Amino acid sequence: MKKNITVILGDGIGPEVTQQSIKVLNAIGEQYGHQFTYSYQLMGADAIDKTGNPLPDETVESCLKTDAVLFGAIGHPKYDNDPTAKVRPEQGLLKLRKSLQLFANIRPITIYPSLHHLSPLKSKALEDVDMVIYRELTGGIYFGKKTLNKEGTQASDDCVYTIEEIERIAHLAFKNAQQRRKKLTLVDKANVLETSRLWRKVVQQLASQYADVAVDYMFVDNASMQIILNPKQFDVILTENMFGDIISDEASVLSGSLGLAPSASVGKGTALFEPIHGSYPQAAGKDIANPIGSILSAAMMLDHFEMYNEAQVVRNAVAWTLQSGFVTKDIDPINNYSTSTIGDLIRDFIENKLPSDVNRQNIALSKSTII
Ligand SMILES: NC(=O)c1ccc[n+]([C@@H]2O[C@H](COP(=O)([O-])OP(=O)(O)OC[C@H]3O[C@@H](n4cnc5c(N)ncnc54)[C@H](O)[C@@H]3O)[C@@H](O)[C@H]2O)c1
Ligand SMILES: CC(C)[C@H](C(=O)O)[C@@H](O)C(=O)O
Ligand SMILES: [Mg+2]
Repeated sequence: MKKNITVILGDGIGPEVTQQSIKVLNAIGEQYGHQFTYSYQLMGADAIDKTGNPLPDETVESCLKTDAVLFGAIGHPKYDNDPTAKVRPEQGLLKLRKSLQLFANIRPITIYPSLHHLSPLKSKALEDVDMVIYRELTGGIYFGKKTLNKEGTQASDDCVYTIEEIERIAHLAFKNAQQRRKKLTLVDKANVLETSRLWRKVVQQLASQYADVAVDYMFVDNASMQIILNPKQFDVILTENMFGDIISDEASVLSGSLGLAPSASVGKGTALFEPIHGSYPQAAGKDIANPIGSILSAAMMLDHFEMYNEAQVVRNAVAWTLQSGFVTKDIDPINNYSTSTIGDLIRDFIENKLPSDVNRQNIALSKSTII
């Protein structure tokens, strides 16, 4: 199969983690006879520096005509620390999600037994944890009207949802629940917010079409606690944009690190695949960031191409590195390997180039300092 992929490296650690995914995709192409070609495009602070625009038109045009988008991360401290900046890297990502009508962001949380010790939870609480968060991505408070009065003393962000916006992601989440453990939890704040009451009403109405799925409803404050207290109760979590952003970073640490968590954004236009983490500027250019979130996002892209076996091979390769102790410093602060070494090992595993006796002594430890 031939696939053309728009690659947006972005800012901070975006380029270095995405380059590992490209190594992995090329290895898959080589082994399984696929041809992946890449169109590199700009977004974020990098795009502002080069063009003045966080999302140049060429980037959107490329995304619209390619088979998928692989994205690293955007964001830069010079904007994070300047609340008055009118042009910001994040505007590029939000506009791209809107332009591609990517209304559903799917964030699976996978637990690896070899990393139990890194989780803030006891090993027992992690057994059987396997959840996926369906985060609405093109509505809610992110996209409502924003105001700041002339004096700069009062600001507002409107949170707006329509029935149609809720229904279309809810259908995807229900369908996925049918393929999984048949449980869907709507996370909202229906005791306070009108938009959340609309979410509840719509989901209650849809539930009868999915009679085999058990539905429950949880307020977001309680859900934040339950994710830590008893995460195995969750199967599919459905939630609005901002709640999904927050609880998915929280849930990611159950697996051991935010750097492990992938995502797929799907909707009406070209699907986009990105790790859930940001540009982690403190690590930029140091070859220490965890590339697994990006590599597992590439595996989700392979699933999207219906290359299911190939996606599984990537997941097996990732699991092998984690079990073997080939991990970055977010996982092991003492004995750790560089971003690019992890990418090389996963590529070599896929290409069957690793000697069977490969062990930690054969591979150089990362020389970078702990930050
Ligand atoms: N999708 C995106 O592009 C995206 C997502 C979140 C944040 N951001 C942007 O990123 C910038 C930094 O934001 P932040 O510091 O709040 O979030 P962040 O996700 O970049 O980093 C938070 C912390 O998570 C850990 N971390 C993140 N990615 C990691 C990785 N691959 N390997 C190891 N550890 C990792 C680090 O400890 C880091 O300090 C901001 O400009 C923000 O707007 C972008
Ligand atoms: C950078 C920011 C706009 C983005 C979001 O809030 O959606 C990020 O946190 C994410 O999770 O992808
Ligand atoms: Mg986020």
